[in-house]
Amino acid sequence: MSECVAKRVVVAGAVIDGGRFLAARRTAPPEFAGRWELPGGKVEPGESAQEALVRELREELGVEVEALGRLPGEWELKSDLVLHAWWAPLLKGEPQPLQDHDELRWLAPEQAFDVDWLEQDLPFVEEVVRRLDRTT
Ligand SMILES: Nc1nc2c([nH]c(=O)n2[C@H]2C[C@H](O)[C@@H](COP(=O)(O)OP(=O)(O)OP(=O)(O)O)O2)c(=O)[nH]1
Repeated sequence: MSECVAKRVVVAGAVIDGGRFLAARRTAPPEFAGRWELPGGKVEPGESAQEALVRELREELGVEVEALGRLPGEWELKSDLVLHAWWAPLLKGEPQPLQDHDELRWLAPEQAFDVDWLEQDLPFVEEVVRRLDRTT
């Protein structure tokens, strides 16, 4: 009999401002430190994905975003964790690396692959570039 385990969602945000999107360099865990990601974190029990993303980006970057829509696809991180990503226009604030990151970078579409992304983020980054290319 196969076991059915509920997966916990990690929600990551493509923070968008002025035709660019934000990349964040992780400080932990050791296997991810120094690699770049779309910032975010785990959805807590009782929280929607949108609420979790808004909370995580407020805590980690000190900004307000709108979680506008999910990007297609999902990536299984471990047996019990799955990565989703959202299109998240910046509403207020200038992102600061307050928690979990030591560097942030705004990337124009043509700079999107200048940083060393976690592999699992690449399909989402490609989708973000496609969307920015269509709108700029
Ligand atoms: N935030 C984020 N996490 C990612 C991405 N890609 C990826 O593999 N991960 C992994 C790293 C972590 O194992 C997990 C997210 O954990 P996290 O440490 O950011 O979550 P959190 O802020 O809620 O932390 P905690 O409750 O465990 O302290 O997902 C991504 O693009 N963004």
